[in-house]
Amino acid sequence: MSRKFCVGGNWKMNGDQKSIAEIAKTLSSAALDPNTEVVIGCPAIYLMYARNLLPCELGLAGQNAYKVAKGAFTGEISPAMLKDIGADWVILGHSERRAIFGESDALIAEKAEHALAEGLKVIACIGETLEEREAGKTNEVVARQMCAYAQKIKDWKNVVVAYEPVWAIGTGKTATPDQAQEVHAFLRQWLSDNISKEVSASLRIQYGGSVTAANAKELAKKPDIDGFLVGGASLKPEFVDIINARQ
Ligand SMILES: O=C[C@H](O)COP(=O)(O)O
Repeated sequence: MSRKFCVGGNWKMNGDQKSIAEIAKTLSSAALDPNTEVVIGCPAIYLMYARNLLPCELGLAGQNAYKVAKGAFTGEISPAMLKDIGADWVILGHSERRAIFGESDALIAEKAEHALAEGLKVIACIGETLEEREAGKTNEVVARQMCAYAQKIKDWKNVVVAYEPVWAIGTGKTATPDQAQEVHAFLRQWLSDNISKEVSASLRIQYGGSVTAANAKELAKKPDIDGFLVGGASLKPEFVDIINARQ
């Protein structure tokens, strides 16, 4: 089954009106591979501004959303609010949310369940720390994280999984294409064993962690790498080359 390449740009807590307008101009004037789906993860406060400037064929993602539609949750935003202002995706379970904000596997899975029920598409992040990798626990950790999602997600058609080894995020230490492929292949097998062969064949698995224009093409050649979740380089013009990595 062919899976459409999907590249997310996660701006994290970066950008202002001026720089967002510049990025939007770059993306609007570039020839982007029509066979690649592109999603921009923008800080919540700039989502509507970015939506008005970005090419309409690009998806727009919140970088987090809470597990209920509304209520007394100061500082939070809901999937319904994201949809209301024109976002169609949300990134959940990013390692920064897990490590800095203490989000558990269970909370992240509840968020994913609610976001999907509200009609958002979800980039569901997973990944091991350096300590876990060095202890030989990579497969165990990503399986545990997938298991938590699987307890709440019953329909995977609006889900993309982003495998992001924490040790590769923002460090310049990309996983080698073989290292990434090994985990992606493990995840594909895990999906086949624990969800279904259909989901295993159709679910897109992105790689994230120091992806740049220089390494994207080699990573994109791997059979189980279906796109990228890009942090730092998504703020730069080289993001266009990453989007076009399969060309
Ligand atoms: O969500 C994106 C990842 O955290 C990767 O970030 P990075 O490309 O800056 O390493």
